[in-house]
Amino acid sequence: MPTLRLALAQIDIVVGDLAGNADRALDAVRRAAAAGADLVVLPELALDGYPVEDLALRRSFQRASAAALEELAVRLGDEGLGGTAVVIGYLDHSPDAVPELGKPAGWPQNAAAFLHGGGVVARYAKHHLPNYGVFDEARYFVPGLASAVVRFRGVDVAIAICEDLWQEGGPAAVTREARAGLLVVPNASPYERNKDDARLALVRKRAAEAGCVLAYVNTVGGQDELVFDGDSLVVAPDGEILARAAQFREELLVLDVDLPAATAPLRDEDSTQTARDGRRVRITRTAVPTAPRELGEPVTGTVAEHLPDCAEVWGALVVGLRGYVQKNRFRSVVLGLSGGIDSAVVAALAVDALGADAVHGVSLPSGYSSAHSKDDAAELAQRTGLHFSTVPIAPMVEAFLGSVELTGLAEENVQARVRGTTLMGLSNQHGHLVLATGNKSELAVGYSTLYGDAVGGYAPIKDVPKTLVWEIARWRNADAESRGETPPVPESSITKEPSAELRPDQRDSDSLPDYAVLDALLDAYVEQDLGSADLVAAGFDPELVERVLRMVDAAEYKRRQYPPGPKISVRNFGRDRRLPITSRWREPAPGASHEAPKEVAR
Ligand SMILES: Nc1ncnc2c1ncn2[C@@H]1O[C@H](COP(=O)(O)OP(=O)(O)OC[C@H]2O[C@@H]([n+]3cccc(C(=O)O)c3)[C@H](O)[C@@H]2O)[C@@H](O)[C@H]1O
Ligand SMILES: Nc1ncnc2c1ncn2[C@@H]1O[C@H](COP(=O)(O)OP(=O)(O)OP(=O)(O)O)[C@@H](O)[C@H]1O
Ligand SMILES: NC(=O)CC[C@H](N)C(=O)O
Repeated sequence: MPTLRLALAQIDIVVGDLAGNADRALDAVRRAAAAGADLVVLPELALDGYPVEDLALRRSFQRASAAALEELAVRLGDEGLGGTAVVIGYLDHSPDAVPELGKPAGWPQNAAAFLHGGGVVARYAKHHLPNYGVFDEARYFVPGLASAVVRFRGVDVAIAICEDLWQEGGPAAVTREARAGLLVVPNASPYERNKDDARLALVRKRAAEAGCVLAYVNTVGGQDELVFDGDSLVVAPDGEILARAAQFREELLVLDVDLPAATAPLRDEDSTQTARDGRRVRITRTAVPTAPRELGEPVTGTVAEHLPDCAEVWGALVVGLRGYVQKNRFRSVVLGLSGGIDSAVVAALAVDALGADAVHGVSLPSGYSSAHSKDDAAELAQRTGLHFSTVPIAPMVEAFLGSVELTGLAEENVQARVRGTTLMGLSNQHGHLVLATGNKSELAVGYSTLYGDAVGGYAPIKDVPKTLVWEIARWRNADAESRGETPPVPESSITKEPSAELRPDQRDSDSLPDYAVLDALLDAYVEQDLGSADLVAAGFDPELVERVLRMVDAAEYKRRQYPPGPKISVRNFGRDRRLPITSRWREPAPGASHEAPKEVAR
């Protein structure tokens, strides 16, 4: 039985940075080769970044991507790394027109290349293009029709790409038919809570379906709203985990695997599996000449321990925030510290992501700010070591109200807007990125002031419901304590009753139901998409259902103007949940007919 030394390069990539990503890939191959690896597998679109969105449709980008792949192959050869095989995701184009999809020849494809000996040995274009949730791949790519099998060191290696695995009877079934001994799968699979468990089950199922070892390589890092969690895997056909990389950090996972020797005749053939147009999938076989090598001491794969839920969420938020700040070349962030839980958690995340020296917290007390709001903000600063300053806003608010007559809510909102203007001023002056502190519950019901506390460039907890904000704050503090460190979040920020402090004695509970009830209802409406009748049937109070759904529907315009932030849920506001802003549709009251209301009261 031949043994291959595999290296799974779980790397962070930057969208559009073709030269930088090629350097990152090269660096991973150098390290893998130094560890004696035969075959290095990199993530999906590792050369281009994921998702490239409309960049995929630009001719200039397509040409640059194709050139970058060829250049990478040559550089590998020139560096004496041509003997190490490399599978890497890149943007290709279809040689043929696809009339049934109305696409001309040359349309982009999401592909992977097998590099060896200083050149491209084989190419594979993704068969199944995800087009749901955060994915729009049918807009950008045409699917492939062929399966590439490369005979390398006596083993037939097949390739599939990410969504291909999520299909029963897809490329995994072709792999079995091709009698391949190894299936390598580059991925860009974004994080969602509990998705890693689903992925493990899926990879096991496909390894069984393919009848061979499956090497699943995911990318890691933040890209706008998406967070990639890594968690790359090598699984045997009987479901045994042979190796597993860490979550939320780069890793080069190296291991030796004994694989069946290739026996199939070396000629192209048609699979019995059919592709999108009913044509058979063509299995193309290529053999790669290799020189004998000594593997030396065997390398056993490590299996990283899996993070518990809160640690996972915290890790995703940190990686998302760090990725956004660093990849957009900010060196520091600024945020308003109210002494409340939301700003405290965002500050603690920022300190974990960037270091205390890069985080600037500002207390912006108004005439209504309580003493504890100022004290708790100062205590947070002292616990985390972030830069802290105070800018009283009362004189600015007074000057504003002296010039424009505003009363009631209009007057209250001026405080939030003066704070927003102050933070944007500090951003302009010092180059900090402003962090918005709104959580998912507030975003859902529109509980924030437009151009006020909703200002900012990035919103780290916009996909975290308020009840989970408290939970992760408690987890982070307990985690610090268990390591003998200072817990970052002041206890009173966790335990105090939430208040916007825009008028005397204001409480969130004046306008919103208890957050435990609200979050349960929002989860059912937003994430599970239940209608009002189903919500009432599930036990929610009919009046509450009507009120909350009205708030959620009416706040779409606010959400569209809210900064991006990391997705952690199955359905985030933004890419996952896209609704019209201008819309007369309202969920019918339970028992009512399904007609849209004649007048829409705001
Ligand atoms: N469809 C639409 N498309 C575009 N714009 C639309 C719009 N409908 C209203 N608007 C605009 O939006 C304005 C209303 O929105 P906005 O100015 O934000 O004001 P509004 O939503 O009326 O008030 C802000 C709410 O957020 C609460 N708040 C504020 C600050 C912090 C917190 C907290 O605890 O985190 C809570 C506050 O207590 C209040 O209930 C309208 O005056 C109009 O200009
Ligand atoms: N006194 C203040 N000083 C500085 N920033 C403030 C102050 N009050 C509000 N902010 C900013 O506005 C955001 C919205 O705060 P607000 O107190 O209105 O409600 P919240 O959503 O409960 O947030 P938090 O839990 O952080 O208090 C805060 O997170 C903070 O960034
Ligand atoms: N890039 C992809 O094809 C991702 C789709 C896949 N279902 C995932 O999230 O893992």
